[in-house]
Amino acid sequence: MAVLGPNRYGKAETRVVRVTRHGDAHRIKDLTVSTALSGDMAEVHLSGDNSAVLPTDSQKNTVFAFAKKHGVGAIEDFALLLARHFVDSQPAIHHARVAVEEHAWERNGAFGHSFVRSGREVRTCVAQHDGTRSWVVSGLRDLVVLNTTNSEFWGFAKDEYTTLPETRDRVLATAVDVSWRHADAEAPQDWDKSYEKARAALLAAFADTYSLSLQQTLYAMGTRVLAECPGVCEVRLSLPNRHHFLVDLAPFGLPNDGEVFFAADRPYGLIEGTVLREDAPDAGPAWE
Ligand SMILES: O=c1[nH]c(=O)c2[nH]c(=O)[nH]c2[nH]1
Repeated sequence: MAVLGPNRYGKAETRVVRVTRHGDAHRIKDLTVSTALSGDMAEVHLSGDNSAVLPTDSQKNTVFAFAKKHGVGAIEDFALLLARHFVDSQPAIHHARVAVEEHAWERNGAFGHSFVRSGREVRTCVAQHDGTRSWVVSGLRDLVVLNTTNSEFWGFAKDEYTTLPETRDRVLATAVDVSWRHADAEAPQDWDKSYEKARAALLAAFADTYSLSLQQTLYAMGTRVLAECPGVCEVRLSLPNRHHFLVDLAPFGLPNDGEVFFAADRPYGLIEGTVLREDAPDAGPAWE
């Protein structure tokens, strides 16, 4: 006998660009929005009765309509608005998960209407609502950082397959992928300010930690976010070790005193970890 297990459905990766026109000074918000709804969905799976199913096409349309009607401020506010709307307006929907990614643009010169896609990281959030409670996880990915010194890696375990030389000075580089959980997602808050604080904390910790391993740097980064952002209770980091290997220039009669590196793209070490407050409230579905 088979039974239906957990399920959800929605529209993935709706690309929406919202232009706000204040005279000649325009603003743009460029988002990728993914919705996932769950609730009384047994019948559609078991008998094909679609009466409880709000089409994914309607979900996509709602994203566009809400961008027009409500504008787009902080992505967390937009995601919460959508999540609450789906649960509050559809009797069969008991849980909504809305994930938003924000692609940054900067002004192109002094023109109010011209923009250049920024090299900045992608800002992310996932908001969830179940009719009573809400959960918000914010984050970013592809924040690429590099230290040219103050990084060592030695004293590691060795076996018959270990060839890695110990180093007292190396390049440390990574593309930060991080999410942080807000302890209280119900209270209205300045998500933009909290984002900038968390980002600044991550960058500061990466720069000023004298690193004996990327693991140690990861912990320092997570700890710094908790110290700087009182509303954040848990930080999850995924840090690819973007290895920079010193090139042997001896065959060409050239010294290489930490000046020329081969930036390898794969394979790469992947260091992942969570840093959380001792008294962090239960995460519920926040990470799902
Ligand atoms: O910071 C590091 N952590 C590791 O676990 C590791 N492993 C490795 O080969 N190089 C590194 N560097």
